[in-house]
Amino acid sequence: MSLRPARLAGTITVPANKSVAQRALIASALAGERLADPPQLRIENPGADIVSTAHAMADLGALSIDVLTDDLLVATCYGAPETLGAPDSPLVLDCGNSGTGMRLLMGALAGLLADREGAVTLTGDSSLSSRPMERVAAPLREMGARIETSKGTAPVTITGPAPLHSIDIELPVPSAQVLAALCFAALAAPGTTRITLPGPSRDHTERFFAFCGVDIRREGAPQTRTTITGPARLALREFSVPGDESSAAFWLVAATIHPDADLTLPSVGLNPTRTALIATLRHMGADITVTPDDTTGPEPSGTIEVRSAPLLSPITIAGAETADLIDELPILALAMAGAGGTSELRDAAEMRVKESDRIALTCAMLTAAGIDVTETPDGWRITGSPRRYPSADAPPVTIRTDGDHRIAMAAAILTASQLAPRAIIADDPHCAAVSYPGFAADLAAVTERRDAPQQ
Ligand SMILES: O=C(O)C1=C[C@@H](OP(=O)(O)O)[C@@H](O)[C@H](O)C1
Ligand SMILES: C=C(OP(=O)(O)O)C(=O)O
Repeated sequence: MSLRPARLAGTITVPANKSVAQRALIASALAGERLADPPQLRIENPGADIVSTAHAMADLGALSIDVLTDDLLVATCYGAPETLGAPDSPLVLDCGNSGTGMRLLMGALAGLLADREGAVTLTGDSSLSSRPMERVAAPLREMGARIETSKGTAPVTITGPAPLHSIDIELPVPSAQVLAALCFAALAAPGTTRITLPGPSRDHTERFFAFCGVDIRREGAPQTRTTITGPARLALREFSVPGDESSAAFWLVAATIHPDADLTLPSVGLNPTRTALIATLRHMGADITVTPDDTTGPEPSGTIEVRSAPLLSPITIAGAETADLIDELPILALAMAGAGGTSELRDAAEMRVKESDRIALTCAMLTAAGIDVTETPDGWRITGSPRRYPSADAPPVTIRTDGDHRIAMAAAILTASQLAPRAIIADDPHCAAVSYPGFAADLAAVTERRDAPQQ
């Protein structure tokens, strides 16, 4: 395969939405005890984070994994068993690399251990073990939970019994993960819990809980308030998990900046709290068409078509916009680099506490490619150019990913899009599997060789 294809064309089915799939898997523990008629959850193209969370839920005893292949995960959801470890010998669940898995499980376990004796410890890989967990633990403690972190990070232990009560809380960070954790806990907290966020965040929790019959509402914008009344039980229902908007993002940017591209992405999630990248790219001049599907589940989906856009305008992303684009910012940096003029990202310091310091690594990647970028404490400034390099004159350079899937995929797209005069090689391309196991195969499949010079 050419790393620098002359054309990108074809159809790509992106992996399952990992926010939605992990919420549904974790909900399997909260649907009541040992369900008589257990529902099945079917997840097509599960990434490694989804699989980690499925294994954690199986180890908890809440579900069985009936099918697990590269293309399909089928789980039967039974509800959590009565016994969940013991205070002197906690059950240990490994969340792998998944921040969503660990944080949402903290809330779900606080709910499960509200009225039972037991203890569960959540662990993760080295990246996850360096990420902040007090942002979830502290508000859960305010609800009555007994949670210990290790100096603010994993391992995290939740101990019961610790009865919960409803709260009215304003969170300092617009985090959908913290919001979701508190919503899971609120199911076990009698009364009305109100959670106010300083800005927008993805609303998968509200959609999924409402789909499962829970009284939950979100109001306001850009500051949002979610209200949920407990005690409540999730009535699990079968539904199809759409493709992940953040995985589709790589192809949206790739086709937009590549000089000759035409890609079709069927069954991608179109949740309005996740489509900011489409709006942003269109604002820059991208050629994107969206055709919605007929859907009945909690999440809308549709087919996205995207073609090359010869001239892109620069853009500034700041304030509340950063939360709507939080996982897409490393790949959006490439669109900024391909636009004629200076683009800016501000107010995105949150990127520094993801799987890696994504501000530092994105800037290092662009610098290695010869792109004019300045790192700032909460973002970057990029002076882009519409120039493309169909052949690579400069020698390839390897960049650091720190095991971050989104940096590894951005590096491959940076090379494939002809944005730089050299190939940029991720030091660990396989970490893409965290969210997108088939990424390299999909890139190969849409690559047309023609007479493209090989690199
Ligand atoms: O709720 C979710 O599923 C997620 C929320 C975001 O994290 P924060 O809530 O920490 O911003 C996002 O970065 C993550 O990939 C998934
Ligand atoms: C930040 C991410 O995921 P998580 O927080 O679930 O590890 C991501 O997928 O970009």
